[in-house]
Amino acid sequence: MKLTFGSVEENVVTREEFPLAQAQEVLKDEVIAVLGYGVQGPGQALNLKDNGFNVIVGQRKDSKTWDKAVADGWVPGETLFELEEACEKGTILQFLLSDAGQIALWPTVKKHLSPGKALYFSHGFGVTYKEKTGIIPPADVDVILVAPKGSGTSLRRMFVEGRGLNSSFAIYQDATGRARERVIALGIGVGSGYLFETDFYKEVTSDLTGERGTLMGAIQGIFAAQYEVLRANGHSPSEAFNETVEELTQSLMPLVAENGMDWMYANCSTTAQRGALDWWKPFRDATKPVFESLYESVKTGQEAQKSIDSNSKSDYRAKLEEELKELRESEMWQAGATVRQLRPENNG
Ligand SMILES: NC(=O)C1=CN([C@@H]2O[C@H](COP(=O)(O)OP(=O)(O)OC[C@H]3O[C@@H](n4cnc5c(N)ncnc54)[C@H](O)[C@@H]3O)[C@@H](O)[C@H]2O)C=CC1
Ligand SMILES: CC(=O)[C@](C)(O)C(=O)O
Ligand SMILES: [Mg+2]
Ligand SMILES: [Mg+2]
Repeated sequence: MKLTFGSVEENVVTREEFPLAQAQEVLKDEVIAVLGYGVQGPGQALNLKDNGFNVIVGQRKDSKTWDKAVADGWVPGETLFELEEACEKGTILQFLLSDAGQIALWPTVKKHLSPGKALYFSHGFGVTYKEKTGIIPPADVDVILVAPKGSGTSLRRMFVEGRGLNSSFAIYQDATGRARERVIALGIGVGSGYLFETDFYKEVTSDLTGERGTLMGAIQGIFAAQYEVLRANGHSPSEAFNETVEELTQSLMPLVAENGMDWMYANCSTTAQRGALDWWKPFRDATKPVFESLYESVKTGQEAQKSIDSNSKSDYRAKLEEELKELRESEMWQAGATVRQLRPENNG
């Protein structure tokens, strides 16, 4: 259906318009092979299975994630296979390796993309940056995308709670004339709430910007800046952490999520409102040039290149873990660990 966002009309598919029974009907003859069992793999595969679809998992044997798949109930030789075997068996190949990992597996996937199969992504990365990835799908398969707008962990949690996480969907190539019904059925199947239509390029450029920006990179940056200023002015770690992170995540962001920023403001003191209304624009103006250079770096493919280069190294996981450890061990997040212990659910 058409929904108006601000003053712009967009195409959104709802579970009411396209119920699960219809999705099951559309995909009744398909074998959905979920390739990769990292973060999105488990969420999507388990939701599909619980929604009654015919789904198998492909994963490297002798890996921790193979063991995780077994622990999650996938049965080797029945519903869990080596990657190549899953590629062969699947009629829909859900390419859920890491974006860099997809480059290495592409020749194998391509080999098994016989006419009429569908190649499914959860990110526009591989085909948008095809000069870098070499992922150029054959012309006689459907190429589709469902990108849940959140972690695979949330996708699964929200499904189990009977909710649903919103996803973007897109069609890059419709070879069979069935790409649209296939992609929507899959979107419903993996546990999406609403499905927002986009294209591969828009999905990848907005997603790379968002995660580097306000969703992850910018938010950590702005937390760190404020925390450092408070500490430099003699505030204790707990005071600095509470005024930077804890109050935001525990009290104020839930209000923003519920009813918007103005409503959160309206539920704070008029003192806070006065100051926050004055200060949001200087913060916007100070950070906008950074967002502009970020978007430029995404648009030129620099961000994609960096991520391919670093995540293709054999020790990329250990390197990432090392940097995450640095974050975890920073005073701000150490203070956070102590503050979190004080929450009723964590303190015995
Ligand atoms: N993590 C998330 O929640 C989200 C991920 N996505 C997209 O979904 C896709 C999958 O992402 P994640 O689940 O984060 O992936 P991930 O980084 O967790 O990796 C998934 C799997 O790829 C396997 N793998 C990596 N390199 C490999 C190689 N060279 N050969 C064989 N297997 C290899 C790993 O063993 C792992 O099981 C990506 O396109 C990502 O951008 C989209 C939305 C959110
Ligand atoms: C969770 C999500 O949608 C991200 C942040 O874009 C990602 O994990 O790539
Ligand atoms: Mg995303
Ligand atoms: Mg992303």
